[in-house]
Amino acid sequence: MSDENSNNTASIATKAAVKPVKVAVLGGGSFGTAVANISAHNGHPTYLWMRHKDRALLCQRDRENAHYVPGYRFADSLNATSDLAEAVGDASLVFVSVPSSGFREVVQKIKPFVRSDALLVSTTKGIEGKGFTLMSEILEQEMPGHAIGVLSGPNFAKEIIEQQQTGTVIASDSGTLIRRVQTVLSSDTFRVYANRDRRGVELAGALKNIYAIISGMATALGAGSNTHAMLITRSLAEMSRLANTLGANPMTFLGLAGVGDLILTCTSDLSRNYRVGFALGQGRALDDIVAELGQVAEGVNTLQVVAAKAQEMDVYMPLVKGLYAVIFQGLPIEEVAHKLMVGEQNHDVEFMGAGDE
Ligand SMILES: NC(=O)c1ccc[n+]([C@@H]2O[C@H](COP(=O)([O-])OP(=O)(O)OC[C@H]3O[C@@H](n4cnc5c(N)ncnc54)[C@H](O)[C@@H]3O)[C@@H](O)[C@H]2O)c1
Ligand SMILES: O=P(O)(O)OC[C@H](O)CO
Repeated sequence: MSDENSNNTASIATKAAVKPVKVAVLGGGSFGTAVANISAHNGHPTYLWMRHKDRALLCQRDRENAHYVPGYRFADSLNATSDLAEAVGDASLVFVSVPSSGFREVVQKIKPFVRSDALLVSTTKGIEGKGFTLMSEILEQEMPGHAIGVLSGPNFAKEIIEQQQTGTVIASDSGTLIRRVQTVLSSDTFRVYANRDRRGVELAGALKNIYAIISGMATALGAGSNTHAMLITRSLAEMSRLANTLGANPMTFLGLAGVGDLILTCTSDLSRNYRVGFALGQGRALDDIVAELGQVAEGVNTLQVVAAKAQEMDVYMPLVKGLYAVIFQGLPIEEVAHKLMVGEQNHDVEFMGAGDE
């Protein structure tokens, strides 16, 4: 629940018993600011790196990120900077929170400054098209030898900053990284659950954006509750089918990073991907919608990357195929929706087997 006075940051528990560690967060957008603010509230000296010097100076002076999350005061331990060396030098934990389009470029830039034992965490929910590369794989490729993790879950930046009670998932092979992230980020309004299936958690966060677009579109077209429930459930089936083919554990999709984030983004117009879908459903042009949004909606790029992968690997993804046909091949939404309804009737829960064969 939100604090009565959303500017009052005092209610987040300060972890007096925990030794402060230097934390860097790269990306001064909505989510980077939210993550950095939690860490700083918990008493960790936290450096929020943003690429534009003038904006970093303004944020540092005004103690808020007025462009992305106006009205919320920075915790005392939060420093905004455009100096990469200042941000990541000596940091023992580094979060990368830039959109997937700039992820590799930013990681390449920090290489000379990062401590050899720094723990690296991606919070980005996208996929690099070339080679179908996940953000954690970019970290592995560019910075071999570091422990790597993925933070993902039903987490609107705005609600985190408002101190709405929130749960997230940290996924990694490294128990040290998991414990460090739990220590640095957990508070009485932010719970951090552990998962060892990094690939599943990361794929869940990226894939759900596609289905949020579909859900927004369905809302604009007047879909009822039955339709929404079917869409969300079949989206879960489709995303876990692809992820399972790619080596993830389908059980991960029953957790916060899977069904949790899918429900969140498919049912709320706080989701930018949902809003893109809604506007498409109203008949507006994609370029205009994206330009007006002014923030990243990863689902549009992820749709193209996933549609190509599904075709290459022959994975049955009718919703992805249908949305791709609407957005990139100009097919009328009604025609695609009709085809989906009269198409092959698949198993309800396919990991159980059909049970009738
Ligand atoms: N906003 C949320 O609620 C939320 C929650 C969880 C995860 N995410 C994910 O976090 C990532 C970032 O999202 P956001 O909401 O913070 O985006 P945003 O649009 O609010 O901000 C993006 C920030 O990244 C910066 N940026 C973009 N390209 C860059 C580059 N090449 N180099 C350096 N900086 C660059 C922009 O200047 C901006 O400060 C996305 O993958 C998103 O899916 C967002
Ligand atoms: O606004 P969206 O659609 O990018 O969603 C933000 C987060 O991923 C929600 O968990």
